[in-house]
Amino acid sequence: MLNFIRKPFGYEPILTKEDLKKSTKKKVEKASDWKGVLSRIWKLVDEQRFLLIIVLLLVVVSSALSLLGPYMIGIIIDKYITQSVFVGLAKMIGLLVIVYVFLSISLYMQSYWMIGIAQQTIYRLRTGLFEHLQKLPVSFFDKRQHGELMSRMTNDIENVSQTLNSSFIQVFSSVLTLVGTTVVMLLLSPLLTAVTLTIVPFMYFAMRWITKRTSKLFKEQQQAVGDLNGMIEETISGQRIVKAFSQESRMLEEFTVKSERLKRTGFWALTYSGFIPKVMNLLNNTSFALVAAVGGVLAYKGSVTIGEIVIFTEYARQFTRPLNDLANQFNTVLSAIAGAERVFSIMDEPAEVDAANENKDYQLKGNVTFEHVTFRYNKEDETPTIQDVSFHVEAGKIVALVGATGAGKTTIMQLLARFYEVNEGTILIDGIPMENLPRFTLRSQTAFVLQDPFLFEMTVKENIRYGKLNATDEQLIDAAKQANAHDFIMKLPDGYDTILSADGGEISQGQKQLLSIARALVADPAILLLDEATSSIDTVTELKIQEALEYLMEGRTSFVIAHRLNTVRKADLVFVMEQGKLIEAGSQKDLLEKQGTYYKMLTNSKI
Ligand SMILES: Nc1ncnc2c1ncn2[C@@H]1O[C@H](COP(=O)(O)OP(=O)(O)OP(=O)(O)O)[C@@H](O)[C@H]1O
Repeated sequence: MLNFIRKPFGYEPILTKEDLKKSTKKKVEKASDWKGVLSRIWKLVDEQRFLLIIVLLLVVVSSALSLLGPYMIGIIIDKYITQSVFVGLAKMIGLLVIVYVFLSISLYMQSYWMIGIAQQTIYRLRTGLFEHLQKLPVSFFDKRQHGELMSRMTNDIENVSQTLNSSFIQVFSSVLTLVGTTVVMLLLSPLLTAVTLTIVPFMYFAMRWITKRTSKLFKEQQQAVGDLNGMIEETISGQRIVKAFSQESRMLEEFTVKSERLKRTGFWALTYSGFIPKVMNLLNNTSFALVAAVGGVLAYKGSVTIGEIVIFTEYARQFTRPLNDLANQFNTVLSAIAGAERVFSIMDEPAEVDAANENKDYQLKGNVTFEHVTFRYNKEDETPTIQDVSFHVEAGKIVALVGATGAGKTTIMQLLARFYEVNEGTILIDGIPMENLPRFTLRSQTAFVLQDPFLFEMTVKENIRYGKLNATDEQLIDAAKQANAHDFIMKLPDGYDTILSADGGEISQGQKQLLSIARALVADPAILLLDEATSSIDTVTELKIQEALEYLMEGRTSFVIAHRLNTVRKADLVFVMEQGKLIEAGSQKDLLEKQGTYYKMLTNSKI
């Protein structure tokens, strides 16, 4: 029997003494500048500050009314029931009903307005964060994990929202109720107050005993959920690999172990946390009994009235609730403030700003010049990724970038789109230094066609339109035709209106490329940045892609990271990159005659 209690359903208790020792050192996540965070939230509350002050006044009113109720009951007992004054009794009961009706209205209104204020504030915070994220430079995203940013956007904001929705009022009203109840109790009877307060230390130790265990267990449970979710996600997205390597049964075994862990942690976490209301109830009833017993003796001696005992028992009941609420809300509020601080820290990251606005409507011709450009991804890097690169490309020319992996080809393209700022030297477009061109002007006339194009979870049509939002349907279809994408699009279940999944899983790699070529065609860029696909695509699609690309490159300055000899042959210029340096540049013919690195790459079949 004892064993069953210790290990119900065979579940070993999962907390050892060592675990518990560790958990006592648990730190609550705290903001480093909570005053600053609160003042920024206050600013976000904006024009609803007046309403917030009304809500706070309503909290004061409802706390006062909830103190008044039991007090009136005491008076009803002492002055009217025990002395049989029926008219007065009826009046007092009527008054009591009015007090409770007002209390309900006040509670309802404060929560209604507070939810409105909270939602509006969170809306501003969420939109502000998203707007700022759009303005941050690519280097910001390089340094951070996407999961971490997603968590700022969702979990942290949700925490702040929860706190504003309910915890804020609860904490304020709990403090008021605690102070109010203690003061009124002390005025009525210091001795009975002392009796009521005897349960506080017991409550404190009981809560500590339970929360020490539950916080550790809930953390374990969260980890187990995360672990399990991670595995589910991995097995679903890597489902083909799982099947191809016949790993189904091993995956199932692994899953069962993780699922078992979740079952055990879930059991103990809920069991311990389920103790809280029961223990509270027990202590409450004990205090109730103590007040009744001591109060009874005092009443017998005539030093308190029956009404006062009733007031005390009611207050004793009211006393534990805010204490309990405060204990529960404390960590939630602290972690929400810490979450808000993390959100604000992202909003404080410097955004991309355009110094110049004079060339806003400038139409790019496509002449590109690099003058002694040096660039490091990180300032502290000893060797620059791009070292003293200089070249000039006339508008409309095709440049093939070749070189070993990591030589800096993609970096050149990223600098051309001004995803990063050069450290030394200048990049000029049509003779205009890049920093004198607004980013929008440059990027809206530059298009990227990547190896693994990114598609959005929208229709085929909207995915193509991404290149130019005001393009008409005819323009989209024309572009798709020129990109050799029209035929396969028409075979999709809803043609141009077929909704693609975020990773474009329902269409092939080659088809994705065709769509991204169509997208670039719609944008009609002056400069084209192209990363030729290395993955093998069937010959028919490959030919279609080649044809579409040739059409796309016509009349545009094109930089192509070339993986095929055919592409290099068609280029006007070949740039050979090695460890961040441009070591050879010229026409394919010139470079072959020179018999340098390019010639060696070709003879060693490196292209
Ligand atoms: N975001 C980044 N942050 C820091 N270093 C980077 C970043 N992107 C690339 N690098 C580094 O810069 C160097 C050049 O990379 P780049 O992608 O330009 O090479 P590449 O010639 O295009 O190579 P590949 O042919 O493999 O794509 C590499 O050493 C790479 O590790």
